[in-house]
Amino acid sequence: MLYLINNIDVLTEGGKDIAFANYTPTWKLHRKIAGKALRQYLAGNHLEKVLHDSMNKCLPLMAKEKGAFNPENYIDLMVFNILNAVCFGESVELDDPEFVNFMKMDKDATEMVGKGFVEDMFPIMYKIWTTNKYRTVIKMFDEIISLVKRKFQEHDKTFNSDNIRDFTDSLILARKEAEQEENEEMLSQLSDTHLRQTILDIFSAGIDTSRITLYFAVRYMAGLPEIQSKVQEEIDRVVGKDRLPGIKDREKLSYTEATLHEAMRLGTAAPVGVPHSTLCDTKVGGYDVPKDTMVMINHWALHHDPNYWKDVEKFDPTRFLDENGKLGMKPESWLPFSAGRRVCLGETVAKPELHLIFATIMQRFKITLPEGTDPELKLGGSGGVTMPATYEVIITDRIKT
Ligand code: HEM
Repeated sequence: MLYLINNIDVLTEGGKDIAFANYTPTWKLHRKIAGKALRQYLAGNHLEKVLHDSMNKCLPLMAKEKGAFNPENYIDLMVFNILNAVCFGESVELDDPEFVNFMKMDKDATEMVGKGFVEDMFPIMYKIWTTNKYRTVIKMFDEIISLVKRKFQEHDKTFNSDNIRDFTDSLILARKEAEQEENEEMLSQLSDTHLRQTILDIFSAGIDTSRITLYFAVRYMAGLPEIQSKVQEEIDRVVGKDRLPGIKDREKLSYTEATLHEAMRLGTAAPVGVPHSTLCDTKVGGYDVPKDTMVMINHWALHHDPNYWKDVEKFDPTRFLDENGKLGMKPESWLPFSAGRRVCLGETVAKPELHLIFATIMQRFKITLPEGTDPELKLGGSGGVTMPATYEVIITDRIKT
């Protein structure tokens, strides 16, 4: 259904991705293969290595900032390099044109798509005249698809089953296995287009949500010095200052994790998730919803419902902790990754990734707001995403190198 919206149809090359695809046997196959490829790739300490490489590149650059600055670029680079390494085994510099260009297109497209197109309300326009805005987005989508296509082809040419370098190789391996089994039906659903769409899903879904979550977390910490100090006390006690936090530290960093959970609650990066469509006539909350209706989960409302959260607007990490200060049961109304069959496929990557990036930033820098800035976070963003309004911070290096 969704890929009938024209711009999504272009981005997904006719609904061949996972996130926007209909619930069909093909979607099930892609989700299964992508999940397996991610698990294969994450086995061992791959993710920690990729994270540490990215942070080691970015933190010294950030440490050079004197005075007030917008941390977006650095956060973008941290997240981009992690997903770039997971998907393509590559890492770039802050001024790399591929990084700069991708982030610009990604942000512009997210904003434009979020605000919607006149063409979607008057579909006849697609046939007779399209707006400049629509043509700009389509051009960006073409460029993003070409980038992934090029990387996929390079991987396919140099593939070696004894050396699986990244997620892209894992997907190519899945196709080779189907070839060996002579499973024609499966192979028809594993075309180059399908595989590059799966890669694009992981790459772009991972970058956008993670970067926005971190914009929120850093901004909240800058405005909440007491909570920031508690996070730093915990990190200093558990990890110290001589090494970067690792995956194994996570279970001992309960307050840090709870702080991130609270940032994800108040600053829900994907406020209405991904639109879906009902497969049959159904009833939700007493309302009749006919088959083929577009439905969305309002994650923002779940996270801001005063019936479920005490002092709903207060930033309070302790709501996620038990009486021993350990991470307690996940509250029912906390659903940033959604739930059910379409639950975020990247949750197992995102949780340790966000935790380690956040813990590493907190370990390294004391973050404050420039004098005169209102500590209260103001919202920005539009349409499909929420984010803090553009802000500046001042950092003090807690670890002199
Ligand atoms: C802060 C981090 C993240 C948040 C808050 C988040 C949230 C979400 C949400 C709300 C959905 C829609 C679920 C639904 O349709 O009901 C989703 C889907 C998805 N996410 Fe994430 N995500 C995050 C990170 C990631 C990462 C790092 C990856 C990739 C490694 C990823 C890959 C995907 C994919 C492929 C889907 C589509 C799943 C499907 O339709 O079957 N996400 N995510």
